[in-house]
Amino acid sequence: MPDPILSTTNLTVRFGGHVAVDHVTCAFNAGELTAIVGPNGAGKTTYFNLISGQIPASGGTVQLHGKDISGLSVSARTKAGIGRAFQLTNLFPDLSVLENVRLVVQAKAERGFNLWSMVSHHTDLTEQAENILQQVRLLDERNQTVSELSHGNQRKLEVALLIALEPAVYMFDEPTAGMSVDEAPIVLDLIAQLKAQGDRAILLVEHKMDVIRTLADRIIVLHNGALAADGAPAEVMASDVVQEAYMGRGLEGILADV
Ligand SMILES: Nc1ncnc2c1ncn2[C@@H]1O[C@H](COP(=O)(O)OP(=O)(O)OP(=O)(O)O)[C@@H](O)[C@H]1O
Repeated sequence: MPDPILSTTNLTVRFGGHVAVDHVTCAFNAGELTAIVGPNGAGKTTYFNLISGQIPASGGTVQLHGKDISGLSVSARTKAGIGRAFQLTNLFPDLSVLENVRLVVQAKAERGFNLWSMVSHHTDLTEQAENILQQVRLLDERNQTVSELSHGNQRKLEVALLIALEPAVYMFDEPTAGMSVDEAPIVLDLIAQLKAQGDRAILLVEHKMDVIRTLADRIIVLHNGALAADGAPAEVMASDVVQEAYMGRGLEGILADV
């Protein structure tokens, strides 16, 4: 087995007396999509927050390509290769869709990090940004401001920005939430394509069973913040741990509740 791209070792966070993520040790490999599931409050989002650096850990470490990144800020982790779907509050709501993507393409191309020096003359950057918008079917909306976009299109823009960043680790938190039945397949296809590239690790917090079935190579189950199961989807769904932990209802039962 090659070295994992991302791993966490005994990663833990306590909020007062409550252990929200409890000594989670797990490794994520290139070309593998891991679905992270568990009931409400199991610690899935908090685990993501610990990996991306939004909150500091109480204990344990996060390693990217074998290097401990636990001490890095969110932006330093992003530069190092942790790509979490952008929160819309991090975008520039008054800039156009194209400008938002182009800023990430520009930063990635390391042609300067001065976000305010608009780069309309850099046509190659514009073309790259337009190609990405084409992939997520947002080219027609390229001149709209972010604040004018529908909810579904804002989610697609989040994915576009993540693709522009070309991270080593893609982290998606319910990427199709709030999308129409027409929009969701576009995003799911894109995630499948990212997986097929084979050189990135993809983590997906997801409640929808059909999405998990379509995309996941592996499922990890968090229960009360701890890793309750980890394996191939069929194996995890059938596992005693999952069956017992959820009183015989199995994974389908957990997901039906959320
Ligand atoms: N900043 C915080 N301060 C205190 N408690 C928190 C904080 N963030 C999360 N928690 C608690 O940690 C636990 C895990 O929450 P988390 O949001 O990670 O669960 P989740 O599995 O993502 O749930 P859901 O499926 O509902 O999104 C919950 O009990 C939550 O109330």
